[in-house]
Amino acid sequence: MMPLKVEGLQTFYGKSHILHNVGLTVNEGEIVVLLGRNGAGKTTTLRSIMGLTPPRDGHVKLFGIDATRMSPYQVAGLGVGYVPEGRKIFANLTVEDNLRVPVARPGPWDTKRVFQTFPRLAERRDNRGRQLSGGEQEMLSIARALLLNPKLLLLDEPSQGLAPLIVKEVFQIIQTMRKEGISVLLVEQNVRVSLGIADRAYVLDDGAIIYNGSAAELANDEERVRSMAGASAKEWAIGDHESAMR
Ligand SMILES: Nc1ncnc2c1ncn2[C@@H]1O[C@H](COP(=O)(O)OP(=O)(O)OP(=O)(O)O)[C@@H](O)[C@H]1O
Repeated sequence: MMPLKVEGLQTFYGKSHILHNVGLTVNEGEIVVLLGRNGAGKTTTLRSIMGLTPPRDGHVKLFGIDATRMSPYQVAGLGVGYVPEGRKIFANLTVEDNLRVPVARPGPWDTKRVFQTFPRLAERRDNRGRQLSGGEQEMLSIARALLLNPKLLLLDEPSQGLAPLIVKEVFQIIQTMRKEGISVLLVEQNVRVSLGIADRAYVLDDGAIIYNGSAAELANDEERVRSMAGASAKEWAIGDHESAMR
């Protein structure tokens, strides 16, 4: 069953029409990256899928089930993990207590496994959220989503504000998750690194999909990436972190 199929999304914030006929799919075992400059509508797409900002029109199908009108809680219950932008961990709770928050679903991911996968978090289990580095916060946010034992994971800009070496570490974890059969929809502005791990890519511009194809093809077409990024090509951080991935 296809983890995610989105068709004809029209999403609004009040009167502002943000998403225009957005469609995308994630097949089983795939990492799909959704690229686009600031304000293109990437976060809104994830929010529409999660039921946080339901679309006015269009359909969201998760594992063959129509989830368009489901609440975020129901969507999570279908096996969809969501790691929001800015991580949203609890600053005053310890690492261990942050990991007590989710409704755990049965599966291979439990606290023990999480601490094995993220040894930094194990070392800092008694530290409060606000005492963690950006990278540790991102790992905590991913760890929390993994405790749900998701079959599909939506990640919103996991590399944001992280040093290149930490980005590398986080992206390696994403690749490990894929090997375990978790499908991933990854929102990123870090073009080079995300295309390096993705199977397929979509590019959003002004709320509409302007590229849909192979990630490798896009990675080899820097001119195309620049033309889609327009004047803000710098925001796409082409070449950034390249050395980190070697
Ligand atoms: N709560 C809101 N109310 C009104 N407009 C909003 C709201 N949230 C976002 N927007 C607008 O919707 C558009 C898309 O925003 P969105 O956050 O989805 O973009 P994005 O591609 O994720 O960008 P970024 O990389 O900056 O997070 C932007 O023009 C933004 O200003």
